[in-house]
Amino acid sequence: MKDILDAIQSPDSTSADFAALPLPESYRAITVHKDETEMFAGLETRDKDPRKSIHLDDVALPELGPGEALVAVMASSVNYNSVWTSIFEPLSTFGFLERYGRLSELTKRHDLPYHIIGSDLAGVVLRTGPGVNSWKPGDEVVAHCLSVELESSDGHNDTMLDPEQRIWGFETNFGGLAEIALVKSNQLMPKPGHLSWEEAAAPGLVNSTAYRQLVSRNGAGMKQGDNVLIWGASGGLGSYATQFALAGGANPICVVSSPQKAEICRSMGAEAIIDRNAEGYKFWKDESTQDPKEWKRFGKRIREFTGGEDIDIVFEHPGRETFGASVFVTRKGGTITTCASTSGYMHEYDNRYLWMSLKRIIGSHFANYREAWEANRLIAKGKIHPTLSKVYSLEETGQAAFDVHRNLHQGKVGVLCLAPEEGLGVRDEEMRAKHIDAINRFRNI
Ligand SMILES: C/C=C/C(=O)SCCNC(=O)CCNC(=O)[C@H](O)C(C)(C)COP(=O)(O)OP(=O)(O)OC[C@H]1O[C@@H](n2cnc3c(N)ncnc32)[C@H](O)[C@@H]1OP(=O)(O)O
Ligand SMILES: NC(=O)C1=CN([C@@H]2O[C@H](COP(=O)(O)OP(=O)(O)OC[C@H]3O[C@@H](n4cnc5c(N)ncnc54)[C@H](OP(=O)(O)O)[C@@H]3O)[C@@H](O)[C@H]2O)C=CC1
Repeated sequence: MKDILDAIQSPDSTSADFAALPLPESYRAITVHKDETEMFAGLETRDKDPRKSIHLDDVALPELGPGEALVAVMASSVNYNSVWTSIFEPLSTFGFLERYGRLSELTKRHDLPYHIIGSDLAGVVLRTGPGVNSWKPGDEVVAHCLSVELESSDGHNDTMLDPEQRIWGFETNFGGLAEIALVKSNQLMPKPGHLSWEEAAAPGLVNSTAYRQLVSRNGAGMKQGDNVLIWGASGGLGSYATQFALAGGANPICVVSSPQKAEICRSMGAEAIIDRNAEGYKFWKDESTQDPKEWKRFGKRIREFTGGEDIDIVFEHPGRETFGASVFVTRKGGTITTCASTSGYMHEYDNRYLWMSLKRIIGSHFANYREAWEANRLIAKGKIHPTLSKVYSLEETGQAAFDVHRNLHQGKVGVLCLAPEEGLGVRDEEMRAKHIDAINRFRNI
């Protein structure tokens, strides 16, 4: 591994040098174990501790197949899907690996007693499999997390609709929280040159998801002037949704849970900010009864910010806790777009407000190939910036996932894999200098 790192850090290394490097038989990777999926049985979700289920193991290097690439991972990031994996909710991800393993001789590799997790990476291509022409050893890349087989016409217009659509590092093995990762080569995209490894690894999953959910015509198709209600506006998804709203001329109404998070949103340029904690919204009277008076109080607060207008688009992901309020505060003809249910997936809302006011609910999930590429392009052009707050070592990944599970973090949490320290990998200092304040906005808060 040392030779690989030396080659990455030497400005003189050529593609031929990388191609000639011997690959190790094993590497260090963050895993969960199949024989531990019941370890949290009987505990409340909140009490399931990723630090107990997440391991750092030596694992065997997988065989490289056609259309694939092995990438030396310099940095990765923690996504909430790794939290779900580590607490084995809503189900164990080993079921996904077993199902994928049944697909073909080649996919059998994924069905292992350990799951190497992680759905983001920034690093350097080490090897490409047969049929890969666009990428070569030595290329500096990031990877998006859409894995598709593309054998069915169902996915040919929109790759997210492929019946064999999977999230790499969640529904496949050999993910990015590791020293080496296995990806399909069409997951690869150029690493933005003005960012360090850990900064480049931060946006991928959440930026692409927010792009489809909010901007793309497959999602809400946001336009200039739209009032966009953004839950968790300084979190992983929300910190990108807020940037998209501001960059696209919309009017974000940011919901957060502390003055510190409100300040982050303000520093991004948002003006309408609701601290849900300080204002004490209680959308549920008890476990099974919502309180429409609280929906109304919330809606009135939004109207104070908008001069009486209601919401064009709700950017939803908290789910059960907020969904009733989200449907209520949406304007006639408006859109609720949802990609998750962090607080519970059995939603309840008053359907009269949906049908009588001709509102729409749109389900959205990650992003298709093109959307992921466009989202990365916006990062590379300095239109949207990483929201990296804290960076952990690979050994500390359990703690990083714990922070995200307990909502102790801001924006995105990074993980150094092969990179020995932060700040390496920047190739375009001039562009970096132009955007340095925005790049550092979330750091160390
Ligand atoms: C990018 C980052 C993203 C995120 O972070 S997202 C957040 C994390 N992700 C999650 O929390 C999602 C985790 N996944 C799941 O919970 C499950 O993955 C799903 C609920 C999405 C799906 O459940 P499943 O059991 O895997 O699949 P089924 O489609 O329900 O299949 C079960 C059986 O039901 C049959 N079936 C499906 N649709 C129909 C239908 N319309 N009519 C009749 N049967 C149907 C199937 O065929 C199959 O059957 P047979 O078991 O015999 O093979
Ligand atoms: N389908 C897809 O493609 C994707 C789905 N996801 C899913 O989306 C969800 C959020 O992911 P991500 O943004 O990365 O996570 P983060 O934890 O980084 O951010 C979520 C934010 O939501 C807010 N929040 C959490 N719980 C509640 C609640 N009960 N009510 C109101 N607000 C709440 C918090 O902000 P605050 O406390 O400041 O209000 C929190 O910071 C996860 O469930 C994840 O699995 C993520 C990416 C892609």
